[in-house]
Amino acid sequence: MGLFDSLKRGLARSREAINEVFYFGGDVDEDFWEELEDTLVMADMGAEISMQVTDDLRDEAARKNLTTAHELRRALAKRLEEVFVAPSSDLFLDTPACVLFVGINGAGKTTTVGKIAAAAQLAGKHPIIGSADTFRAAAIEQLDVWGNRAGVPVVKRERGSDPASVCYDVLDEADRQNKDLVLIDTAGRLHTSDELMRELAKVVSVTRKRAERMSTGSMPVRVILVIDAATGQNGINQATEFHEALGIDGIVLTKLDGTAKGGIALAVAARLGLPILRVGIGERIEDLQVFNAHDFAQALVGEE
Ligand SMILES: Nc1nc2c(ncn2[C@@H]2O[C@H](COP(=O)(O)OP(=O)(O)OP(=O)(O)O)[C@@H](O)[C@H]2O)c(=O)[nH]1
Repeated sequence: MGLFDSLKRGLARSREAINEVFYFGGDVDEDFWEELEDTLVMADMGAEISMQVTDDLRDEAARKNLTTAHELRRALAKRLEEVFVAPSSDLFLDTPACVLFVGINGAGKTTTVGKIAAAAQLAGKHPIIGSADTFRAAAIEQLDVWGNRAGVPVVKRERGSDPASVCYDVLDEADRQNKDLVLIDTAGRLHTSDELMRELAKVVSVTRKRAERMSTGSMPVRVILVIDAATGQNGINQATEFHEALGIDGIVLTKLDGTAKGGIALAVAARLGLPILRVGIGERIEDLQVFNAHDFAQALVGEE
């Protein structure tokens, strides 16, 4: 199944709700605009962006005399597409790079690291994985299995080790083995836990210091936030707190194949101006796709 079909399946619930708004008879009246705004809120876009998009569309409809469902639907898809920020480059292929994956428990970090390592290997990069989730033994095992399968080395320490030292070690190893893409899994933590967020800030800063002095020169470090699309509006709080504590470079949105309404992608992009780099559409190693704002907006708004 291609990305567009997967997205369409994942976003079916929100699309059906949006579709209903467009089955209006007669004129585009006040009820139509109210219903549209409510439906966008229900799709997890949040009040702010839902209101802004509805107002903009309303202005555009008046200006350009858009009256049919077809015209309005097209304008809505275009407006939603505009909410997304394009990344300056593909942060997982623009090497050399060291990428740290952060997020709350169970968001899909370990799975995403495995998927990205496999894809990078196939794309001719030279990835290496650092398992700095020293809290969860299953995460270390899972990365080992996926690393083995993809032929990507995994640097790990026993459960309970200092995560910052694993980051240091994986960069040493990357230096020795001439690896150009260092992918680091970190332990899940709640954005509301000050102590765990401080620990993560230390992990990031140790990584940055070591990455500055690779034998081939300085290696850029990027911090990627992994968000479960089903977290709904809480995803905005997560993204805001992680961004403030660490400075996030981009988002991976997982589990878009599940029961997610999808609007959280727009809400986070609009609030923080961060690019969405990949979407997770399943549990298998190949179930990760490059995010495409146009396809996403089309899949959300649907066809007639
Ligand atoms: N359906 C679906 N499941 C996913 C996706 N990504 C991850 N998962 C599943 O989500 C669960 C949690 O994923 P992990 O990768 O272990 O999450 P984590 O963020 O590393 O978890 P912690 O280390 O506890 O913080 C696993 O059962 C994954 O298979 C996705 O895109 N779609």
